[in-house]
Amino acid sequence: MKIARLALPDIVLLTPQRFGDERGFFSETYNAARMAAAGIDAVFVQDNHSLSRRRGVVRGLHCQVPPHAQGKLVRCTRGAIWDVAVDARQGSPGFGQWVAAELTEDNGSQLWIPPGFLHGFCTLTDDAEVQYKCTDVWNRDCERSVRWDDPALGIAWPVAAGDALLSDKDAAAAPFVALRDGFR
Ligand SMILES: Cc1cn([C@H]2C[C@H](O)[C@@H](COP(=O)(O)OP(=O)(O)O[C@H]3O[C@@H](C)C(=O)[C@@H](O)[C@H]3O)O2)c(=O)[nH]c1=O
Repeated sequence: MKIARLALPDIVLLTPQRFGDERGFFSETYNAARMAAAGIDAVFVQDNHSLSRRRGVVRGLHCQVPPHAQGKLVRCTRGAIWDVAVDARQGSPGFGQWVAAELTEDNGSQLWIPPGFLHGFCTLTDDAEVQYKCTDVWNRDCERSVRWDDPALGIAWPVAAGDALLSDKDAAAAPFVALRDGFR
């Protein structure tokens, strides 16, 4: 498994090995011991799967605040996405900074996003499927949405505002500053 720490070093890009043959490939997509060896000590309790019908769908930016903050291990199993994480931890040297990675069905890469970060993605292809493991269960009261295109964050999304397809919730999301007391 290849392990790369991104510009925000708590965000880790994991690329499990694929064993190819004439049938296709085999890959261990999750291995607790290898994750622990990479310094990721996470216990996952929920798996999610979403389908986005067209290129330019934006989901996010989302997080859950304590007591149900979630770490997420995200991968794209069909098509391609541009996956982004924003450090929302008060007092962190990276507070307000973002990093992104392309996750595709071909590269099999996974992004580890610890609790305390916002997460979102933009689909780069039609019919993009995303699957991710979470370290806590969904809790509506702890859910927060932050405006994907908040100028205070300056995220370089690979889609123009006019072409992005968002949920009603995400279109009405609060600016990043409203999350100020989310993670202390
Ligand atoms: C997140 C979630 C949603 N739901 C329900 C609520 C709602 O009726 C429906 C769709 O929810 P949403 O519109 O919030 O789905 P979506 O916009 O895909 O939300 C997801 O976005 C990405 C970026 C994340 O990081 C995830 O944690 C999650 O917030 O699914 C669950 O039952 N369990 C869950 O864990």
